[in-house]
Amino acid sequence: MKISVRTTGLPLCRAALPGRAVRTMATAAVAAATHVSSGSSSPMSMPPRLFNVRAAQNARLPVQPASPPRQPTTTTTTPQSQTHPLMPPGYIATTATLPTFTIPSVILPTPSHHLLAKSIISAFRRDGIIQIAQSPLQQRLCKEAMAASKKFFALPPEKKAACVDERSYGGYIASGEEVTDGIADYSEIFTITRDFAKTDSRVKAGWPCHGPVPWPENGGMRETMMRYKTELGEEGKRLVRLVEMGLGLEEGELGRWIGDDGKQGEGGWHHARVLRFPPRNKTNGKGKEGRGIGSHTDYGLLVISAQDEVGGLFIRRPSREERFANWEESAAGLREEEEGWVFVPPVGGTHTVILGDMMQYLTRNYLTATPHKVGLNTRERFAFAYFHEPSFQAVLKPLNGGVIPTDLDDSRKKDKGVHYGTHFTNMFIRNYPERITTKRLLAEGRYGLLERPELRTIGAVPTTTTVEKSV
Ligand SMILES: O=C(O)CCC(=O)C(=O)O
Ligand SMILES: [Fe+2]
Repeated sequence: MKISVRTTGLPLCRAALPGRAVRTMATAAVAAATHVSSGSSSPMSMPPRLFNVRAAQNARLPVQPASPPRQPTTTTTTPQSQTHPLMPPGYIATTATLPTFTIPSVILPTPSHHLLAKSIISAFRRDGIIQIAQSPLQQRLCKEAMAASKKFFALPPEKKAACVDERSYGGYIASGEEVTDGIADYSEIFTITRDFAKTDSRVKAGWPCHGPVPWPENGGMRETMMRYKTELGEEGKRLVRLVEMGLGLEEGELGRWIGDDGKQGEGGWHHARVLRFPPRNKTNGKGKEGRGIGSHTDYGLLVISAQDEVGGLFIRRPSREERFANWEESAAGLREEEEGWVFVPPVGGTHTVILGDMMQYLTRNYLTATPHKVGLNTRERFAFAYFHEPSFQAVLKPLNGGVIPTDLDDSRKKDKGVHYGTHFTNMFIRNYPERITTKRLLAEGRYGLLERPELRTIGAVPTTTTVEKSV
């Protein structure tokens, strides 16, 4: 195993990631979601109001357990540099120079893998982002996904607009449709959610966000995207295991919230999205000119991303002074216009990985969700983001042990946990207030189903009664 430090890279997919995070307006703090009885028109069939206080604001390298890995040695930002040739015009930021980790294909409890795991945790705590080498397989899948993405976005608007589902948030999001902190983002997106057939009992029962991905007809987009997404799912599992090791936790302590151990449920609510950003000044005329995606955090555990060679991603490093908790109060728009942003230049042959809200919650702020935003550049830009998430049904509780901070005021006992499915639903309602999926969800009073025990138990399925009620 090697931990290499690379500053140049192959001219391939570069990474940047989406995750949409927290975009705007009307919803709600998960914590505020209360009780619901049967899921129809109870008071809880609507999401709680969001007071957006902060608004304005396989050809891997072989595992070699015997040889100790080198610690990454680089500094990660170059504060003297205020610009980078690929930084979108009009932004002031330092530039990240990230070490590149090589992730072994199998994670073993060896000293060298422990050392790697600890180095990764240190890098997350220092930089909020890590860069990992793509395996040759991943390079190929990434290239194919980027090509499929370009082909899709080149379709006539009406063909893209037809890729919408009323139950899931999968499919097409037109430029200007996504809203972060009340302002339209100009990214054009195709979201690949979990893909449930209309006949699935969860879809028939009206479970929020459960439905098919409305793929475009023909063209092979589905197969190409699913190959890449599946491979990133494997990378996500390895990273989860390394995070467990780096935090000093037992195997499965973090992974059990995902439910992909074969014992519980069908795995995490992993999803992905491909994004196209128009060149600046060629936006669709809505909202604030020149905005790519506003400042936000993503929702789950890890986000693995690839970006093309254009450049546009900025992140903020972890900071005690900037503590936020997106699942309680919106972090959308956080420090959007302030100093302290770090430009993440594209590096060919790599993915980047940032952390999401649930990783922060589970680790009691030992690791924090990484605020990020995207600026529009002089050329159009393409990116791909894969979100490695807890189970939709997980009611998460902070982890104990290892390096997780102990809770001095004992508030842990009072912490009722965070239901990931509610957090996800809130975020999508907030980001897509006008989407048919949001309108139907609210109009049909299905938000309240999120309180039902079967939606809060990993692996549970609808009862006959709920299916009959909702069909
Ligand atoms: O385009 C990128 O690099 C990041 C996109 C992003 O943050 C998101 O989709 O949530
Ligand atoms: Fe994001």
